[in-house]
Amino acid sequence: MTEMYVGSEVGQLRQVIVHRPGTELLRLTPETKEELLFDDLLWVRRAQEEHDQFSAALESAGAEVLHLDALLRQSLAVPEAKDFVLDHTFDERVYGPAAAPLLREVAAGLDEAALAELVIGGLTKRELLELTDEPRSVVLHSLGPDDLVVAPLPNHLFARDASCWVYGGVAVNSMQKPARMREAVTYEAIYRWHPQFASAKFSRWSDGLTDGQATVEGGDVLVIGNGAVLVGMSERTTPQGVERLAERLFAAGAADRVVALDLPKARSFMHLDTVMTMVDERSFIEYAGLGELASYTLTPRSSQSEPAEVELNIADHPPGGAHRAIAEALGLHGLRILTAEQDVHSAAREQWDDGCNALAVAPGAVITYDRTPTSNAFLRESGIEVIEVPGGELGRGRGGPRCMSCPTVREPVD
Ligand SMILES: NC(=O)NCCC[C@H](N)C(=O)O
Repeated sequence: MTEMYVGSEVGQLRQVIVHRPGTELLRLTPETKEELLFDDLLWVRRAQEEHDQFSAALESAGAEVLHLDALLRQSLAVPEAKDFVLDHTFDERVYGPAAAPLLREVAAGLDEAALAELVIGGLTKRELLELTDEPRSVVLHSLGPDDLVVAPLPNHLFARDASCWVYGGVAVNSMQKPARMREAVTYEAIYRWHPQFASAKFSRWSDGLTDGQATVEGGDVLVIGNGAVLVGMSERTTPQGVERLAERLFAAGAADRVVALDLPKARSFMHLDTVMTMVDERSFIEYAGLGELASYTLTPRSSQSEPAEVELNIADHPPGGAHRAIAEALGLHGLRILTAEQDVHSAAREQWDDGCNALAVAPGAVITYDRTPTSNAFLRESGIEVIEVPGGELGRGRGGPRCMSCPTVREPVD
C-alpha cells in the first residue's frame, strides 16, 4: 500500500494525478469559453498528444501517473460513491425540482464509464433525448436542442487546483469560480471511495464540499518543506481559507508555519504558481513584474482556554519582506530568486504562457512548456535541468505543468 504523503515541493515525485483532456474540451465554444475559464478554444486532438507527452515525461522522471477519469470510473463502482456523485451533480437548485430527480435516474442507469464521461464531459439536450423521453420540466423545455443540460468540467485538466496534498493529508478545495465547483465532487468521491485511497491513511484538511466560501485553490499552495507551507492570497484563495487551512495543519502537527503572500487579484496572477514556483531546495523562479508583496507568517500557539486546541499567531511583514519570511520558514539564510532578464513585454508574455509554472520532478529538475524559451534558457543557465513538453494547445487554458499535476506522493527534502 502506498502511503500518501507530499513532503515537499521539489523532492522526488513518486505519484501524481493528471487529467488527459477529452469531451469536456469539445464543449468549449466562442460563447462558452469565458464562463468556462478558457482564453481560447483548443485543438483537442493536439492537446491530447501534448498531454500524452507530459504524462510520458512524468513517468520517465520516475512518477507513477494516475488518470483522474480512470480513478473516477473505478470509484463509481462503489455504490456509496455513485450515490454521492449523483446527489451532488443533480442539484435541484441547478436543474429545478421537475428535472433533477429524472436526470439523476437517467444517470444512475449508466455504467461507470458512461457516468464518468457524463460527469466530466457534460451532456447536451440532444444527448439526453437519446437516453430518455423529454421529461416535463420548464428548465429542460426552455433549452435548445444543442444546449448543455449538464455543464462540462474542462478545468479538470488543471488537476492541481480542486484538491491539494500537504504533508500527510489532503484538502478538497472550496473553489472560487462556479465553473470549477463540481470538480471537488470528483476528488471527494475518489479520496473517500477509490480502493487505493480508501485503504490509505491520511488526514483531511477540509470539510468536504463547500459553496465558494473561504476558498483555497491548490495552485496557491506550495509545500515548501521544513514543516512550512507557502500560500498565495490571490484572485482565488481568500485569507479566510488560508487561516482555516493553517489551523487544521497546526492542530494535527503536520506543519508549524504558513507564510501567506498578498498577491494582486487579477486573472494573469490567478494563483501563486502562475508567478512563482520552487525549482530546488532554495530556489524559486519568479515573475519580474510581481512587485513587493505584503506577507504574513502564521504559527500555532496553544489556546489559553482550551489547551487541546491551537490558536493562530500572526506576524505581518511589510512589502518587500516576503523572501526573508520564506527563507526563515525554510531555516535558510536566504533564497535564490531566479528571474530571467528580459524586457517587460517579453516577461509579461512568458508569464502569461506559464514560464514561471515549473513542476519540479526532483530537486533541481523541472518540467516546463516549450513555449517559454527565455525562462527555460535562464533556468538551464542557473543549473536547473529543464524537461520541455509542448504547450501550444494546453496553454490556452492558462495553466502550465504545475497546474496540470496533483502530486499525491512526493519525497521530503532536507
Ligand atoms: N494552478 C493554476 O494556475 N491553474 C490554472 C487554472 C486555469 C483555469 N482555466 C482557471 O481559470 O481556473
